Amino acid sequence: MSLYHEAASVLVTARSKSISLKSIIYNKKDWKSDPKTLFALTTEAAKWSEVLSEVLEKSGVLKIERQLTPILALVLTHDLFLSKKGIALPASHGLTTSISKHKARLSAELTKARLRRGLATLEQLRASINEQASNGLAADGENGSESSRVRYPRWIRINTLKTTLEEQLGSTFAEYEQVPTLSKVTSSSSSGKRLHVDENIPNLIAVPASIDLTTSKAYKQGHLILQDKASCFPAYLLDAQQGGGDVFDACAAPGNKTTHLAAILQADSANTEAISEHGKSKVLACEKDATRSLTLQKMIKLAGGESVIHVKAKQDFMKLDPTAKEFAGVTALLLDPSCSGSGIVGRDEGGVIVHLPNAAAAPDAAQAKAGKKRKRGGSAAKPQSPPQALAVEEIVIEEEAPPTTTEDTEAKLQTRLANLSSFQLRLLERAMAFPAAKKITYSTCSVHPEENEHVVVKALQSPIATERGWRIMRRSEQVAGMRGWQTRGWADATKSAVDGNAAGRVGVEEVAEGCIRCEKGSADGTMGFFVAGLVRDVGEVRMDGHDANGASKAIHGAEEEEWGGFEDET
Ligand SMILES: C[S@@+](CC[C@H](N)C(=O)[O-])C[C@H]1O[C@@H](n2cnc3c(N)ncnc32)[C@H](O)[C@@H]1O
Repeated sequence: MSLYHEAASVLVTARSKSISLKSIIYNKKDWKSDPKTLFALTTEAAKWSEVLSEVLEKSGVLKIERQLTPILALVLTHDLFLSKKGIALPASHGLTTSISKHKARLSAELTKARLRRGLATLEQLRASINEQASNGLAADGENGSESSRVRYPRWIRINTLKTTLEEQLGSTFAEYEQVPTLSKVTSSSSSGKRLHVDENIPNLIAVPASIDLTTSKAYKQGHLILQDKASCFPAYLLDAQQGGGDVFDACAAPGNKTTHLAAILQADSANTEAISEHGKSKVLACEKDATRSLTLQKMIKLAGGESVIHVKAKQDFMKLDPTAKEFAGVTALLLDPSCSGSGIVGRDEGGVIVHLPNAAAAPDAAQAKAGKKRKRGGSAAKPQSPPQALAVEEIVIEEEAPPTTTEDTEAKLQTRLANLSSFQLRLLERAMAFPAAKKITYSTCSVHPEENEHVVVKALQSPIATERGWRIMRRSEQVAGMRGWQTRGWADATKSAVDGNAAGRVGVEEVAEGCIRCEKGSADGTMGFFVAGLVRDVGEVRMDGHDANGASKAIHGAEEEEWGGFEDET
């Protein structure tokens, strides 16, 4: 295997499993390439990946050289232009020629990419990229600064579908010192084997971020799930009870929250024999994207959730009819839709950010004419993320191309947020239409109020909410760990979203207090996150989809509200 194939495989792993380049390269002994060279190439290629993806897309080279994967093209283009010695293969080698024969075209695009950034020389571009890397994530995927290194632990949810906390404390973590506070984990030396059992979420522990558990037997057997603490909030807040009806996970892949829901239901079934009129509770997991549906199925299998979770693969939630008989027993929904991902730390698990060119992207001229928004890491890039990874974190919409002016940035962000929030609101309104539903959690890993408090307020003011009697789940009604969580929704953002005409129906204070936020970069050690619970008080639910109070208006099938979506959805 050549240096370039090995570099490509390292970057694929770093991208999909959130493991640092250092760990991937130095934990494996049988590389054909010199590990130092491999490390240098992957680190530099990751740093340059945003610019080089732009160059590759606009040049259209991937459309011509179909045998080249986006990631191979990335590392080869890196060396063609940015390594002193050029591509480290003979000039006649197939890989070399596949890129070098497009040198003129690629070089022109590299110049344009530099000029778009207002930089006069390649050296200035290099300096700017190095500066960006040192301000944020160090390019090797290790946290960039001492302050960020001490702040984020590695969160591990013990998968109680297969094991117990006690079992893991006595086996995988037998040599770990249990410490009473999170700060004792985050400030420990990188090799310190310490763990903290979380006080908010049951069966969640934190260990130092430098500890890589992906090679452990427990991880490989699906006993441990790498999941940020904040990402555990929705399933826990939903507080589904065994026998209390089915739970619907509307946007499920990769499945972290789905398996968490299943674990909660299974734990509850150990405490109660309750079976509802619809039988034993199950989790229905819906995912629109085909590749991500496969990831979901693999994750569920590895986590041991197959008997509790029924997957609706390649299924658009918006195309389901909530009044269908099969959903008559759905009493709770977890809605965690695609979002801007602005809360993702992207470095808390040691991973490196690697942008990938979209092989299907139109070359520059055609693209400018079409005026289409470019999407990084798009469909052509997806197969690069191996679906077998259990530790896949939420995959988020990646950044758009760096715009030329500040006003441009702001305008684009606002358009993107407006599109996202209208998509999120439609999904939430659809969730509220399930006839027997009594509880919904709505969550995003975004820090923007447009995707959070605004969506919740608009949903609460919608006709379906009024008709069905949906309201915010008050803080006092929440499970203990969430009630006790101090960081709540933003009151200003809640207030600004309230429509004057409907002001009486939405209590600003109550809604803001009911919403839960996690602040990225705080001592809580979580990513930026938002979750709110919506509830309604209903009596018995009849199988015809009407509740005993008569709340009724039929929800029309998919066609009525079918929506074409927009490119940015993950
Ligand atoms: C933020 S991710 C969900 C993460 C997941 N809840 C977890 O914790 O592992 C959003 C997912 O929703 C899927 N999605 C987006 N729109 C959808 C729709 N209309 N119907 C079903 N799934 C959708 C995306 O493909 C993506 O996999």
